[in-house]
Amino acid sequence: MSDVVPFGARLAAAMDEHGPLCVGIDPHASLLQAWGLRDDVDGLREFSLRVVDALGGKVAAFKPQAAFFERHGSRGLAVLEEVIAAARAAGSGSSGSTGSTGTLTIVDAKRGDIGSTMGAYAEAFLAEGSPLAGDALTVSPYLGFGSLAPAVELAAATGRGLFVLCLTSNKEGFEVQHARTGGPEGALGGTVAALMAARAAVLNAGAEPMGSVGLVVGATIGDAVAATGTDLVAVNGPLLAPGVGAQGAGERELATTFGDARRNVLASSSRAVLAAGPDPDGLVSAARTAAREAKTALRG
Ligand SMILES: O=c1ccn([C@@H]2O[C@H](COP(=O)(O)O)[C@@H](O)[C@H]2O)c(=O)[nH]1
Repeated sequence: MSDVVPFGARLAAAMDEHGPLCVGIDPHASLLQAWGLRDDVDGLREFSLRVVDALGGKVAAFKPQAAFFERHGSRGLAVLEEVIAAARAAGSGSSGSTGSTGTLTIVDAKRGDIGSTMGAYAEAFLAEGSPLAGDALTVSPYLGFGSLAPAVELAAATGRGLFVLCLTSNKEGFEVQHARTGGPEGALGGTVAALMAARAAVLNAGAEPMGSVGLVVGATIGDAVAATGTDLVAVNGPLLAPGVGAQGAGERELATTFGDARRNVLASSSRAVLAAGPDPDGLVSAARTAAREAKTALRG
């Protein structure tokens, strides 16, 4: 697939065009209710497609949260497939393709398992032609970074991307992510987060404008990058930064958390943008404000 434009390059172009903001599609029951919809599959579909209709072609990426689709069973998963297809077709898009056009989709499913099972997850979320395959997938490296190999290989082959959990936005993450490693790096005293970043850096080495193996680094984590000795600049890949809006992070946190890696950061906000719906103009206005603030903080 030599004509495939890698995810990292497509995301960099989308961030330059629309600003470094990803809008999360998290159809919480409370949001469905606030939008006057029922908490069922029809409400889920209506909600999610309205978000794509309103914001497709206007933001750098969508991040549908798989859990909110899975909670509606197999029909909910069918809606997730529909949302991914709608995003691919939405707006004019700037991002070239794997064949994909429209607005980039990061499927937030946080998959991770032993390698043989990881291969099946990779087929589901990263294979060309799979209805659940967006442009990128969030993955968990906590069965060992090497267990992600099937996903790393298939993502590279299909021009898709990965976001590996590194320093998550929740306060409980530190007990794992700040811990010292037990392998050879442990002898050097490295933290788990720093090791995950170093592994991603190897995979992204030499890529321009950036590689396709990104990290999840929450915008809420304060000084954790320095505290864990995590080298985000060396990663040379996209940094997905959830925590903006509902979890309390804003311009100040975005500006101070990522140091010299700021330019590779894709800020992510779900509830704070979605709460401005169902009026499409409200959604557009909220997303534009969030994108402007993210751009000022990260690129100003
Ligand atoms: O470290 C992480 C990783 C993922 N998330 C996900 O992002 C959104 C955040 O939603 P908000 O409404 O903007 O708080 C959600 O889907 C999380 O599962 C995260 O928050 N932190």
